Amino acid sequence: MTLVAGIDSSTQSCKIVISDAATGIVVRRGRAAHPVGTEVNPAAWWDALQAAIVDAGGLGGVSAISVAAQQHGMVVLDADGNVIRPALLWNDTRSAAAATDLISEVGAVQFAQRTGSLPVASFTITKLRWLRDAEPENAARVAAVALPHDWLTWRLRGYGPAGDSTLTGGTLTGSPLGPVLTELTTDRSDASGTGYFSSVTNDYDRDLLTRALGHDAILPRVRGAEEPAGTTPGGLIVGAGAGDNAAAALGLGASAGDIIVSIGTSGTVFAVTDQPTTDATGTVAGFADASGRFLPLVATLNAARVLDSVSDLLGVDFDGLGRLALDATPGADGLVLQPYFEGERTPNLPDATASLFGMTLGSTTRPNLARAAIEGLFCGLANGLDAVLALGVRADRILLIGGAAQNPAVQAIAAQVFDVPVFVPTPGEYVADGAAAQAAWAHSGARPSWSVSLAGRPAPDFHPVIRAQYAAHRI
Ligand SMILES: Nc1ncnc2c1ncn2[C@@H]1O[C@H](COP(=O)(O)OP(=O)(O)O)[C@@H](O)[C@H]1O
Ligand SMILES: O=C(CO)[C@@H](O)[C@H](O)COP(=O)(O)O
Repeated sequence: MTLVAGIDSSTQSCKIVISDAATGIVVRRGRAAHPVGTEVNPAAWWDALQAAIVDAGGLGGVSAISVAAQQHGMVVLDADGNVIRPALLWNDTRSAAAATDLISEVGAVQFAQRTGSLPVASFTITKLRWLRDAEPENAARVAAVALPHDWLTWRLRGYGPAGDSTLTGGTLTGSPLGPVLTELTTDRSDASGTGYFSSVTNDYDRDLLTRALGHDAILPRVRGAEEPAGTTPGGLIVGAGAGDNAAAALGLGASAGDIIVSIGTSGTVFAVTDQPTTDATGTVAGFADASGRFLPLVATLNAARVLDSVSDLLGVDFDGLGRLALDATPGADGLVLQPYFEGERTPNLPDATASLFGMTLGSTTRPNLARAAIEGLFCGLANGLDAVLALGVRADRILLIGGAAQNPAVQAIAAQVFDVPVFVPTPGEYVADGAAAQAAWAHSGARPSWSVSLAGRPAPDFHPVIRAQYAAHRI
């Protein structure tokens, strides 16, 4: 049996699946936690990756590996391959003013035409502008800019700062290859989240990079979906890797009519399309997918962690939160949670805070609060779906994935908020599965066609009142 490994280096953790390349069936899996916070030293991702490999029982028998990861994170390297400062993650909003500055300098329509998207604080380009203005000494040292998956892929291939003995430590063998910055690689899907790449021309926009950072820098070479990035020093094929949402689409085998809704740290709604999209309002990002096509996507900052927060507040676990939510009726008696706990990305309100509306003596109950949390996070994503559909994308069904998707109340309420049939794939790590599919693709040269089974379909139960009352309180 040929085994391939897929990695999801996501916001909260690193997950690895080791799968049969012929069928995609997972034979071993592992995970390790990431530090909390929106600013993280990339070394912590490397350590978690090693720990996840150990947790999965090692890479014995594996022929190829590929890394998918959280998008947009700014990893800046000096000429010796050292990480200059901790990475700013996609959910760090300190570069919101830089986003506004860049858009006013370039023009919204021009920006969208050149890159497919309008940058918000999540995008790498805005973090580089923030670095130029807030930490000019650090900006001046930047020799290369990478994304989380680019940097991990480079490390897996044996590259890293001169003299770093952890390069190939733990589960990976071979000689360190040193700080060869020109060996950094990426793929279209992750490059398209930088804000200085066009998924239509498949080229970097160096004028935008230079405008943001203040000077040019080495950028990772863009590999095709099936193209290996190289090998580990021990000889494992390393796939191109991908942004996490594009990898999920690959793992699910998404096709026309499929809309993926993911409830992880981020909430995302996206589709795979044959044609690129351009949205000069900035709501829908015109990303690339991981198969040579396109990935129109809307992301929110407040998703599964809204449920973490509200279940802590109510003193219940996730099952308890779900039971409470299902005890309340759709619309939660008018209680509306606008869940902007961490600011918000869509709509672009980086400084917003969460608000509860419709509190009366009757509506302010534990069940209504539990339900309002779930309804609120889905209403933001339903607005996102409307924006995706307005670009001409078809929605035949929603595939609900991400850490919170296994919660029965989350599933049931999804079918009450979205007027599109909701399906829940069998519990799995679809981002890591997509990375494993990429590893299999790089290994054999043919895109694998692995089947994905569905665990359930909550009964269609659309309740327009939920979105109507959320819209009434929209700021
Ligand atoms: N049964 C559940 N109900 C609600 N939320 C859950 C449940 N299980 C896990 N989660 C939440 O899902 C999140 C992790 O999801 P995941 O997709 O792995 O996130 P990420 O990819 O951003 O690291 C955590 O915030 C966790 O608390
Ligand atoms: O910013 C985006 C997409 O544009 C996020 O989807 C990140 O890619 C993080 O994903 P999770 O770790 O929450 O799954």
